[in-house]
Parts: sequence; C-alpha cells; structure tokens
Amino acid sequence: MYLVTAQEMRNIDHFAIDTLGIPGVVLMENAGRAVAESIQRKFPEPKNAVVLCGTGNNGGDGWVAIRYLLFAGWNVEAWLVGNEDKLTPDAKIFYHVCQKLTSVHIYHDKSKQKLMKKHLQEAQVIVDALLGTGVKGELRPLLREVVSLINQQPKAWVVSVDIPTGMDTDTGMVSSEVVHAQQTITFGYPKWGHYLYPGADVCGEVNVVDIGLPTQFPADLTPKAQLNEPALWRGYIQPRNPWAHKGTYGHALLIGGAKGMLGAITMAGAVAYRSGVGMVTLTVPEGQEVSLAGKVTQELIWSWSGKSVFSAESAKQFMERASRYSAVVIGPGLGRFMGEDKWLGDLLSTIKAPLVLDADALNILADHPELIKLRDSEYPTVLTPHPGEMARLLHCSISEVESSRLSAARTVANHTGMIVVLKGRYTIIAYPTGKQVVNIIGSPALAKAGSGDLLAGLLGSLLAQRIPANQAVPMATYLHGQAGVIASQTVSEHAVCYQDIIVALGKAFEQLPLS
Ligand SMILES: NC(=O)C1=CN([C@@H]2O[C@H](COP(=O)(O)OP(=O)(O)OC[C@H]3O[C@@H](n4cnc5c(N)ncnc54)[C@H](O)[C@@H]3O)[C@@H](O)[C@H]2O)[C@@H](O)CC1
Ligand SMILES: [K+]
Repeated sequence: MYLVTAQEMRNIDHFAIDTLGIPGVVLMENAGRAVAESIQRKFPEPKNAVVLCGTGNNGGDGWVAIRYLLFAGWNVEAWLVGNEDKLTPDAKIFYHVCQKLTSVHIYHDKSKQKLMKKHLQEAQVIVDALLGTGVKGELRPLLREVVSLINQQPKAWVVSVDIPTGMDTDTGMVSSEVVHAQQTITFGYPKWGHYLYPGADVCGEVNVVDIGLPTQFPADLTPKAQLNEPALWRGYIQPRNPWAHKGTYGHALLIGGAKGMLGAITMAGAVAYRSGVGMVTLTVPEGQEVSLAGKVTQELIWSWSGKSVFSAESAKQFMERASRYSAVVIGPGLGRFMGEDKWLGDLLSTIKAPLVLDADALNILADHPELIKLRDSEYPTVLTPHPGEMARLLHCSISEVESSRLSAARTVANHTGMIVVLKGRYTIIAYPTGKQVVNIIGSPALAKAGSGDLLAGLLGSLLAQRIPANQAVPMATYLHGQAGVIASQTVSEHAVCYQDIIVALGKAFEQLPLS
C-alpha cells in the first residue's frame, strides 16, 4: 500500500475528481460514512458523541459522519469551529443537510466555550474533523483552544478524521496543541505523519479505509513510498528445492567479533542459518576464534591475522578468498577502527557481491566518507544505521535525525547510491532511486542490544541466497519485525531474548504465503 505526502494525496484527489470524473462529494460521502461505521463497530450501542468540524473538507467528512450517527440513533452534538462563510463548497452541501437534522453550534470565539466544554464532558466519543491534510504550520488560536478542550477529556474515545488536528501530514511534527487520538481513520492511503515521531504517538490506532479512490495512477502521480507488506517481495521466497545442496543457498560471510564483542557475530550467524542460507562463515580477528568455537556449532570460522583488530593485512587475506561468498556483512561486533583506515576501503573495492554494512562499519564510513567511492556500484550495498549511527553519518545530532527521519534516510541513500535502512519503531528503507518503504511490523521487544545484529545476519542470509536487494531488504525487515511480534506473544515483551527471536523467525517464515 502506498504511503503518501499531503501533495501526493492532493494529486490523487485531483486525478480521481478532475481526470476520472468521480464527484468530490461522493468521496466525501464515502469518507464520512466510513468514519461513522468505524465508530459504530467500536460502539455497537448508540452513545453520546460530539463531532467538531472545521470549515474545510475535513469538516465535510465530519458533517457526513454526523448524519450517519444520527440515523443510527446516536445523540450527537454538532459543532462548526470557524465561520460559515469559509466552508468549502463540498463541505457546505453536507453542512446544510446536517442543519436540517440537528442544531449546529458555531464556535468562532470564546463565548461558547462553556457549552462546548459541557458537551465534551458528556461525550463518550469525540470526533475531530477540524483539520486534515490542509493544515499549514502552527494551529491558529481558535483551533488551539478547541484542541486543548478535547485533550482535557480523559474518558472519551477520541477519533481523528484523517489526521489528528495539529499534526503535520508529511513530517509528523506537531503544533503546541495537537489532538491526542485513540483512533485515526484515514482515507485511501496512510500518510507519512502517521508513522513519523512525534505524530505517530498521537494517532492511536491508524485505520485506512477505502473511499473509492483509484489504485493505479499515471507514472508522474505514483507515490514514492510504500508500506512494507509481503506483496512487495512475496514472489522471491520459494519452496526449497528437494535436489538442493548447501551450495544452492549461497554462502554468507560475516565479519566482526572483535575482542569482547563475540556475542554480536554469534547472533548474526545463528539468525543467518535460521533464514535459509546454505553456509555461513564467521570471520573474527586472530585470537578470537577459540572463544568463538565454544559458542557456535554450524558456522565455519576463519580468523584473520591482526592481533584482535582488523588490519590491511586482514583485508589482503580476504581478497584471496573473496569469490567464495555470495553476500558479505561487515559490522556485528566489529569494534572501532584502530588506526589504519585502508582495510575497509580494500574490502569495499574487492567484494563483488551484495554487502551489508552495520554498526562500527558505519562509524568508520562516517569518519572516512571517501571510502564510499571505492565500492563497485554494480553490486548492491545496504547500510543499516540506528539513529545514533545515522547521526554520525550525517554529522548531526540524534534528535535532528529523529525529527527528520525520512529526509535523513533519503539524503544518505542519495549521496551514497546505497540502500539505507534507518532502524527504529518504524524502519525507513530508502533506495537510491528515490523510492522508500516503511516497515511498521515490529514490537518493543526488539528494543534490545543484539536486535540490530539479528537484522544484519538475516539480511546477509537473504542476500546470500541471491534474492535481489530491492526485495531482500524489505523482506528481512518484515521478518525481523514479525519475529519480534511472535516472540512477544510467546513470552512477554519484557522477557524476549535473542534466542526467542531466532526461534520465532521459524514461525514468521511459516506464516509467509509462498509464491
Ligand atoms: N476530494 C477531496 O479532496 C477529499 C478530501 N477529504 C478530506 O478533506 C481533507 C482535506 O481538506 P482541505 O484541503 O479542505 O483541508 P482541511 O479541511 O484539512 O483544512 C483546510 C482549512 O484549514 C485552515 N487551516 C490550515 N492550516 C491551519 C492552521 N494552522 N490553523 C488553523 N486553520 C488552518 C485553512 O484555512 C482551511 O480553511 C482531508 O484531510 C480529508 O479529510 C475527504 O473528504 C475525501 C475527499
Ligand atoms: K482531523
């Protein structure tokens, strides 16, 4: 499913209305009706509702919802916030219908504040149809007052129509007052703000409803982002070939495991096997192999000379064996670079296979951005930063990354020509082509050290199995998130350990529809 900006949504609306000839009021009718139906599904018995409508088309959806709730026997207090003469033409049609069914209160200054407060206090359901995708900047004072009144009602179920009023559609940034909704019902396609912090925190559950908008568009109108779902990559996961041998499913090389950090590469190796690769080699600095041998069973171990750190000498050893591997991961437990900067550059220019750079491999790149040019762009490279690593790559603060996650991911993908996986509650995958995929499957159980190593190992495994990077990356992100969800259903969210995730990965694969 596409994930859209306000402008992309406007383009889709214009295409539907002006090019295809679907009347705008039909879409508004469908939207308002979907809101009322969704509320009735939650509350099958009629209740007291307050529906607050702005003067734009978001308010138009509210007028339609009022009608359906009244028809279903609800007690509805209908409010217009703003002046009647500002109503948009479509909204005006449904406003007039509403006026024939009930009395509409008008709020254009504080004189009606007491009455509105009373209605809000008596309501079990409050519908915020004040502002939608037409919002611009900080809320004006009148709306700020009303939003503040909504937020003072702790017991009511607050439903935002399309966008919680006060949240920016594209960035998820919020005004000094923003509606804190329990549920947001959005139309046609979800919007970026629903999945970007802090907006994502005020949306409650996000329901996307069909209002009859088109699903296919001319190329120039096609949105650039999609939500991660199996439809994007399902065809690339095949039943295993009964005649297969270990070579059929590729050989992943994982490089890391410096002194004191063997756990990371152990986890990455274990998850790689769990996700179908034929062979895994773990490469650690000389001296680490003995401890590693006590931790792993199936994985091959290859130690590099380099006195517990990687060096140019290590890189030379790699070059002699490079052609054996169908994908390489550099990073799990790698440790910070210890002086020489050439070895990573040597590897980047030598590896002729898909490559994943994680953890300290990213920190080295942040310090030596010139190394990026050494990588052969014919082979895909995936960068998997968490916000801290992204901040180092961009030489900015973590809060700057978090307040502009999309543009951070896009910028690095654009500058490096590599696929960027910016990890977080909603992971953003940015492709150098300008496309993005957002993964919303996951669990807070994954917010633990080691989670990133598991993703890196999983990615390395899928890439080693020769699944194209454009599909392997969202597939790995989805499976990782889904394994987190399954593990937290098995043991509590708090208790999930990496072994639980690795076991749950089996179930996550099982639940995938095979092509
Ligand atoms: N055909 C369409 O375009 C459809 C639109 N729909 C609804 O229409 C909404 C978009 O409608 P509009 O484009 O009319 O926009 P909105 O209804 O979101 O808001 C427009 C109004 O908000 C005011 N406004 C903007 N920023 C403000 C601020 N910071 N403080 C106070 N007031 C502010 C503007 O002056 C304008 O009057 C969608 O979110 C959706 O709910 C749906 O009815 C489906 C069909
Ligand atoms: K709204």
